[in-house]
Parts: sequence; C-alpha cells; structure tokens
Amino acid sequence: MTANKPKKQRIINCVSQLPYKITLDESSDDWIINPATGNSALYSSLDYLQDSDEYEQIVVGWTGEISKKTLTKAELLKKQLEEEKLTSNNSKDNKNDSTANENNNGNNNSNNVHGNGLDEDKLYVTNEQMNNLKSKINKNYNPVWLLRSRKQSRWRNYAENIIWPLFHYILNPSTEVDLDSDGSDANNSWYDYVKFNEAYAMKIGEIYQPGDIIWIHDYYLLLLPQLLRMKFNSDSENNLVIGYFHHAPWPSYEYFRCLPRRKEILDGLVGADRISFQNEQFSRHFVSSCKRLLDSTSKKVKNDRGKDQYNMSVYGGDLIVDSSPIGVDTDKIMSEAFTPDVDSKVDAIRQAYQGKKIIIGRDRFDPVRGIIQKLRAFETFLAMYPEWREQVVLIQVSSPTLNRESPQNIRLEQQVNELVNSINSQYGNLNFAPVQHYYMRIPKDVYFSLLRAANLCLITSVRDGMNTTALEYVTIKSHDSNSSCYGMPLILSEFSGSSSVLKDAIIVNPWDSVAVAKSINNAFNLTKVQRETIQDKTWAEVPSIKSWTDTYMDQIVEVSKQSESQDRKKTPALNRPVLLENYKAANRRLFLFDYDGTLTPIVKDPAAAIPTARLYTIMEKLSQDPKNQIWIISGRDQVFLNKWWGSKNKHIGLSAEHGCFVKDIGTPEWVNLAKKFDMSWQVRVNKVMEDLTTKTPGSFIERKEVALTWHYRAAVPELGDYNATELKRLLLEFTEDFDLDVMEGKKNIEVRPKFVNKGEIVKRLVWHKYGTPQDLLKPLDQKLPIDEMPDFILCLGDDFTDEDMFRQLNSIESHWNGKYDDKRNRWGNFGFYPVTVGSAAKVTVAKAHLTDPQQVLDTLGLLVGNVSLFQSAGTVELDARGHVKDSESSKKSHAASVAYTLKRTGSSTSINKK
Ligand SMILES: O=P(O)(O)OC[C@H]1O[C@H](O[C@H]2O[C@H](CO)[C@@H](O)[C@H](O)[C@H]2O)[C@H](O)[C@@H](O)[C@@H]1O
Ligand SMILES: [Mg+2]
Repeated sequence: MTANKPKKQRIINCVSQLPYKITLDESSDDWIINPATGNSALYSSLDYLQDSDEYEQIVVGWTGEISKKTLTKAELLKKQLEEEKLTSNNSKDNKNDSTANENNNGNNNSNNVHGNGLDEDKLYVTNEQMNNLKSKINKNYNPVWLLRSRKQSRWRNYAENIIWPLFHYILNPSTEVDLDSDGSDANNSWYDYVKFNEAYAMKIGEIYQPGDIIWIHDYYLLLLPQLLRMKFNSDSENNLVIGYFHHAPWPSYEYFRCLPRRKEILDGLVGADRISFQNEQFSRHFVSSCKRLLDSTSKKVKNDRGKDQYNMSVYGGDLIVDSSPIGVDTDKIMSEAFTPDVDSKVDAIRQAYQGKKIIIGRDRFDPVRGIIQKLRAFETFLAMYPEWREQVVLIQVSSPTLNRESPQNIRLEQQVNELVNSINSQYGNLNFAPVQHYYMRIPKDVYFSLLRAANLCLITSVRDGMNTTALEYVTIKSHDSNSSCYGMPLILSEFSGSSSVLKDAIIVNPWDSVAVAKSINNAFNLTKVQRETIQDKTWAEVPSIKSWTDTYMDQIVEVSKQSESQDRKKTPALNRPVLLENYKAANRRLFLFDYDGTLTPIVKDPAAAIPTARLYTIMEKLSQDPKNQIWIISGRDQVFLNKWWGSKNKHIGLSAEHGCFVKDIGTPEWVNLAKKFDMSWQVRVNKVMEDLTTKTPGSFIERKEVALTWHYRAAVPELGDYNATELKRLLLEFTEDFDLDVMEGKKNIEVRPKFVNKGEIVKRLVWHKYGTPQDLLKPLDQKLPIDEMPDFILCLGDDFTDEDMFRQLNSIESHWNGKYDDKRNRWGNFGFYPVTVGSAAKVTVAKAHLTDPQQVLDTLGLLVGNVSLFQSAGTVELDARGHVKDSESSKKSHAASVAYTLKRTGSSTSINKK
C-alpha cells in the first residue's frame, strides 16, 4: 500500500505568453511548436515550479501571435485536387461542431475574402485544433486564445507602445494619437488591453479552485488582479490570494502620472495581495504613485529577510509591496555553456580574434539598452587610449524586437550603423574592424560561446528592470565554471536593475562616455588576483532562479495563511446585470448617495468638486421617474448642497454635515437636527486646527455651520500625514467631554457632534411611509408594514462615515430576515444594495463595491438607459476564444466558422447561399 502523498498547493501562474512560438502548418493542419525566445529567467522559474514536490503549477498564457506556415505552390495544387475529389464525394452528414474564430467583419465583398466568407489572411482554428494544441504542449499549460483579429499583435499594442516606453522613461507622444495604420487609436488600444486581461480572467475562471494561489507576471496583466477579485469574490468564503511580480522598471511618480490611464492601472493592480519589484527603488516609486493617485497610506518595515517592505492600505484594504530581484538558472547555464560543441565555438572565436581582447555586448535592439552609449564610450576609449587600438574588438549582438519597423527603431538602426561605420573607418583597417555589430537573434550555444570567449562584458542600458545577460555572464565567468574563462570583469550601467544586485561589478554611468572609457581601460589593467576577487564577490551576488521562486512562493503562501487566519474579507464587485433586473422589478426605489468620492471624484480643492453635466443628466432622469426617491447624504454644508443640487433639482432630498441638517424632497426648508447642541466646542477645536494649519503649509480649515474640517490634501504628503495624526491626538484629549466625534476622512480630519450621523438619516428614510413628506422630528414608526417601505435601496458611499449608512441597512435587513421572508424578491433578498466606492480589498460592511465615481456614473447610467451593459459592466463575458459572448461580431463569427468547417471538410455549400 502506498502512503498518501500530501496534497500539493496549487498555483496558477499567469504569464503574458506561453513559452512557445506556435505555427499552424497549413499542409498538415497541425501545429509546429518551438521554444519562445526572451524571458529566459521567467520561463526557467516556470520549469522549476513544474518539477516541484510542493506545488502543482498551472500556467495560463496567451498563445502569442500564431503564424501560418503556408503551402508551396505544389502543395497548394495537391491540396486543391484533394479538396475537389472530396467535394465530389461530399458527405453532408458531417457533424463536426467545430467553430472558427470570428471577425471577417461581415465584409464579404473585400478582395481578400473568399466567396465562402473567409478572409484569406486570417487564421482560423477549429475546436479540434485547439484541443490538439493542448495535447502537444505541457499538459499543465493553458493557452489563452485571442484570435478575433487578423492583426494579432494588437493585443500587445497598449502594453508595448504605451506602458513599456513610459515605464522606461520614454514619454511617447503617440499615447493620444493613432497607433495603427488600420486606424485604431489609443482608446481602441486600451480596450484591447482590457480585453486581453479579461481573457485571462475568463480562462482562470475555468481553472480556479478555492485555495489556489494566483501569481501574475508583468505589465501586460496589470488589470488582472482586480478583474479576478471581481470574478471570484462574490463567494465570501473564497480566500483568493493574488501575487504580482513586476519584471520591468516602475518609473518615478513624475513619469507615471503622465500615463493617461494611470488610475485605472493602479486600481487594477491593487487587487493583488502582494506586489513585488526588481529592486527597492521601483517599489518605492510604486508606493509613491499610489500615495499620490489613490490616497493610500504606507508603513515601511523590515521583512523577515531584513529587506524593506511597505505595508500599504489602499482604499482601506491591505497590500504588501516589496522587492525581490529575479535570478537565473545557474545550474542550467553551466551545463549548457560548457559542452564540447560550445568549447569548439569558443576556440573558433578566440582563433578569429587571436591576440585581441574581446568585449562582448548583447542587448535587445531598443533605445533603452544603451547601444548608442556603448558605441560612443568605445569610440572614446579608442581615442583616449591609443595603445589599445587594434588590440580590442567589441562584438555587439543586438537582437531585433517585434516592433523592428517602428520609427524609433528605424532611427536607432541608422544611428547605430553610422556610429559603427565611423568607429571602424577611423580605428580599423582592411583586415580588422574594431566593432563587429550583429543585428540578429543568435542561438543559445553561440551566445554562451561569446560570453565564454569574452574578456569583458559591457552593459550600458539607460533603463532596464533586470539585465539577465549580466547575471548569465557572471555565472559563466564564475570560479565553478572553467579556469579558461574565470574572473573576467563586467562593466554594468547604474541604470540597470541588475546594478542593485551585482553591487561589486564595475558600475558606470553610461551617459558619461569618458568615465566608461576609463573603466574599460581599468578593467583591462586589473591584475589576475584583482579580477578574481571582483568575480568571486559578484558571483556570490547572483540570485538563482530557484531561490527567487522559493522565496516568492514562501512569502505568498505566508500571505495566504495570514489571510485565512484573519478571515480577511474582500468585497465583491457589484453585480450590475442583477442590479438592473432588480431595479426594473421594483416599485418603491430609494437612492442614498454620498457626494464627494462617490458622485464626484476626489480633487485637490473641495470647491472644485462640482457635478458634471453627465451627472446632472443622469440624476435628472432618475428623479423624474415617480418610482424613485433620491437623497444626497453628505458631509458638505447646506450652502454647497443648495448651490449645486437644491437650486438645480427640486426632486432630490438633501442632508448636510453628516446628518446635522436635512431638506426633504420638494421643500426649500432645512431642518436643523443639531439645534439643541452646545456649540462652544467650536472655538477650542478651531484653535487647535489653526495651530496645525500654521505648521502645515497647504492645509486649511473648512468651517461649516456645525462641523469643522481640517484639510491637508495639498500639503506635502509625509508632513500632512504626520500632522494629521498629531491633530487627532490633540483633539481626542478633550473632544470626548463634548460628545464629539473626531473622524478621519480622505485627507481631512472632521469634528462634529456624536449623536448625528449619516446612518441615523438612512434609518429615518427607510422606516417611513414611502413617497410621503418627512417629519424629521417625529419618532420612527418601526411597525410600518413592509409594503409601505422601499423595495429597492441603492446606497453608495466611499468614506468611513458612509459605513454608518451601510450598517443601518444591514441591520434593517436582519430585522426583516425571518419576519418577512415571504416578501423577498426573486433574487432572494429585499432589494438592499449597500455599496462602497473603492477597492475590493477595502474593509467595509457594504455588500459590494464599485471602484470609483466613474463606475458609479456608468452604473446609474445603466439604470436610466444611458449606457449599454457592456460599457458599464467593467468585465465582459468572453467565449473560449476570447470573443465577447453573444455580441454582433460573435454571430458573424459563427457564420464564418460554419464556412470554415465546410471548407475544411470539402463541402461545396457556401454559407452565403444559406
Ligand atoms: O460625505 P461626503 O459628501 O463624501 O463629504 C465628505 C467631505 O468631502 C469633502 O472633502 C473631501 O473631498 C474634497 C473634494 O474632492 C477633497 O479636496 C478633500 O480632500 C476630501 O476630504 C468636503 O470638503 C468635506 O466638507 C466633506 O465632509
Ligand atoms: Mg464621500
């Protein structure tokens, strides 16, 4: 009998592309699978986890652009003949239910569309072929299919042309203009990005089991954490744990803020429980962006590895941010780099450059890799040190990127060629060119042979996340490798993420070509002992992919354990289709809206937070429906609410200063519920606030009729936070005696009487004969029949003070539970929707969340018929191929798929004839 093996922890690893280059061979209708190039560190980590005894890894990734291996003329002819033969024997009872991918755009007259409705350029894949691919790749790898467009590269557009440049400090003017020759603009590109992320969420939905840990990689999938929260958290038992690792640099706030969709991106990302970066600087930049754009707070602590970690609170939810530099598979590198085949290649290189020092450079050919800077430094080196002329060769291998034809890359190519020519003509001769530039991909064995043959490796990137060439070079030159190449130095740019790891390499500023030239000279003049000492130190600094993966996994498992023990609740996204149905079925609807941060976004100046035309239109429509009663319950004062709401729409009830004042629907009078309250406290509170205002430039006091609010949003964040804590402390010393509440708002501290709060107002409005005028001074009638009270309540708020409203609704609901079970609607509830505005991770008693005022407006727009569900829903249901379910294009796709199936089976019947 075999002992029961302990169950492995399942981990769903999400990468932007599976580690394959996939081609469809048209002659056999079969797949050709080759390993993908690039991302070697990440793919090594996948390999490592795949063999783990502790974890069961399931990988989710896009197929990448699938290419077609087209038929030769002879093959085509043969196939046509076969098809004709088949057509004449056509069996009409073919029951194959395979469907091909959509998007012939219904354009059956276009030149490249066959009479049978098929677009020749497009890739059609049947269900059978999809299953076939699954059987050809690792069984735990799950392809995300995104085939709905002929231009498959569109899925990379936003990530590679907008996010990537900005994250590498390249401000790209094309963020707002057309990106594609086919006319799709930045917006389309953003929607593609959203759909790309949604397709992953859908695929994970098919695979996910409670208890799974999800690990997401890199900037193609920045929205996925939040999409997954929305998808899975409707089940409150579900302790979803999401880790995210960012492989690229994260820019400083001054750059990040230039991204048009900066807030959406942060909102998407903060759905994760743990976000990690390549180094401390990147994590600090991220924390700073969240602070400034999401009003998050953070505390820097040391983790159990002695590294800095930020414990953040974003929208009230917890998030850990830290850094953990990725490594390389050192064992594999050693075994692959020291084979007889590589030995002979090394000999050939050394032979070719006999008597010369070899500098090796290997970079992706893009502007941030610093190839220009490298060439300039090399040119300076030859100019400054004539003794090295004809003694040194720079072998620069530049691997082309996917967007080789982009204007930036074409310009770069010209510049590089000019520089190479100029150096070679000045310092070379007929027999020798000091720069050997190879603009090509090279196989791994050639790459390793170059690293082995090199006397020096020169990395001058002006920005990168982690330069794995640096790590691979140091590995190959390590003591353990081979004495013939041990101890050769590395010159590394301080702007490369790897410089924070390989601290003992020769670190240079690539913009300073004189300094780099001097470093090259110094490197060549190091004694053997000096070289070996440096090498031993840097080798000790190379992180292995195994330890990186283990550390990451340990920590995310730790988060998962904590999350289980704390029973951390995450709030599900509001289910808008159900809300809409419920709304339509209801007759006595009550809307309870907070104002700031709910109906309008939070802005620096409170006076500038005014309603938009769209908000007015939606509220107008809502309030015109006799089945609706609308209230705005705000911390604002009467003057503000009157100016922007009372004077504009008489059908809206108002409550000011967190419930101190109330103005009923259709009346101009305000009722003061705090009339009898002693206001002498205001003088003292005002004095303390004034003192702190003097100490905090940018802060100010908002004086309302009852409440006093100290605002510090415009202050320097750190000073503002510090003095807000101080103010709270000073106020709490005496406010208890006055029965006052000191409330922490969004970058404000408010003081108001304890006995009033928004919840009290909500209680009144619900326990009230629906549609009749309010008598706010009358006691509540809690015996009111349920049929006279609202049968639909949508209550929205973003702040701590709005929790009082949600709490009241929850308490009324529990009061009705058991008592009025026969009055439940067909969704099994009483139509109560306490909804917080903020992230899913926020601590709240609300039952659902909407991320921001934009989503609030979209949701209200949905109720009054202003927007389609698709625009409003935020997440979209996709079919297995990544098409929007039941959409117009999916119907067209169905037609195309039938045509394709018929074509494959040789039927002469065209769908157009049907
Ligand atoms: O209950 P609410 O309607 O949400 O009002 C709460 C407070 O909101 C206002 O301050 C907040 O919003 C401002 C505008 O976006 C922002 O500048 C400020 O930093 C926020 O704290 C308002 O000024 C307060 O009076 C309200 O009590
Ligand atoms: Mg608010």
